[in-house]
Amino acid sequence: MALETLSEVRAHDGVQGVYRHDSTATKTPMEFSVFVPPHAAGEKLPVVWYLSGLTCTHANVTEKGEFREMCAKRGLIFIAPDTSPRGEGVADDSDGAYDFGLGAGFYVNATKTPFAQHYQMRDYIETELPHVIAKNFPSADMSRQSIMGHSMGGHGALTIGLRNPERYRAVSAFAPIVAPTDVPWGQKALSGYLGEDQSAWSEYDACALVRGGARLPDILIDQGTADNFLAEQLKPHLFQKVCDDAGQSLTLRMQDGYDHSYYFISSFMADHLAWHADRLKS
Ligand SMILES: N[C@@H](CCC(=O)N[C@@H](CS)C(=O)NCC(=O)O)C(=O)O
Repeated sequence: MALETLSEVRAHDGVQGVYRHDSTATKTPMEFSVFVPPHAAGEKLPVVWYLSGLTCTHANVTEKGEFREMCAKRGLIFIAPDTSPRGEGVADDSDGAYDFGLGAGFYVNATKTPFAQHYQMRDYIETELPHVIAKNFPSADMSRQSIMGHSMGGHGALTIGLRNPERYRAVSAFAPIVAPTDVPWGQKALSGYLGEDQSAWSEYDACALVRGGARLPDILIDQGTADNFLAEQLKPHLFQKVCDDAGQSLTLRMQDGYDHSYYFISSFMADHLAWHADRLKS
């Protein structure tokens, strides 16, 4: 589980790094980025996980997410993993489409051949990478974690958070997929990775998890009204209805005129990080 440092640069008086390791979950090399803000020697800092969307690597949010100023101000470590296994021998969408296979792991443990061999992103994010962080970043306080994500990564943050409410003190999302069972992106991914039996899908569906009794103290979602994917793929009103029916606290903010891009994410990133920081205080 040795960690290779690909780059480390100074930013906002902290260190923005990119690292690679051989993953036992995905059986591939995996890259991720970590921002460690300035801190006193020996100080322990809370950890915010950011899960990215379709087509992304760690690099999209690292370069365009505008998270470092607030992380430095509030003392947050920010971790951005990749969205799928990669490399020779890793199965991809048969047509090379962007919404399945490489760059589109959907944070599930695939059970279908040939994807099951490497697409074990749930285990990677939930179990393996937290151990890698704990071992290699001595300032990380793994008793104070939170999780956020965008689009497919919003789906990842919501489902991982709902399945592990004791681990993550805050869960938020930008333009998340909330009902993968009911939208084309989700149907393609879940049938491709898990098979047609929809009973296997519900642990990867935020609406189904809340309907099934999973709860978090509260959830924050921002969604742009000019997002091209809003009507067909995202449908946050479905999650609002499920949360209302279940008594799950949800703050869903429709942001006028914002699209699906990192211009939208970066506009509300500081807000989300402040909301997380309030919940990560020791
Ligand atoms: N326009 C994209 C659709 C996928 C997309 O919008 N991906 C979002 C996440 S769901 C993203 O963050 N893309 C990378 C970026 O904007 O840097 C494509 O066709 O490749």
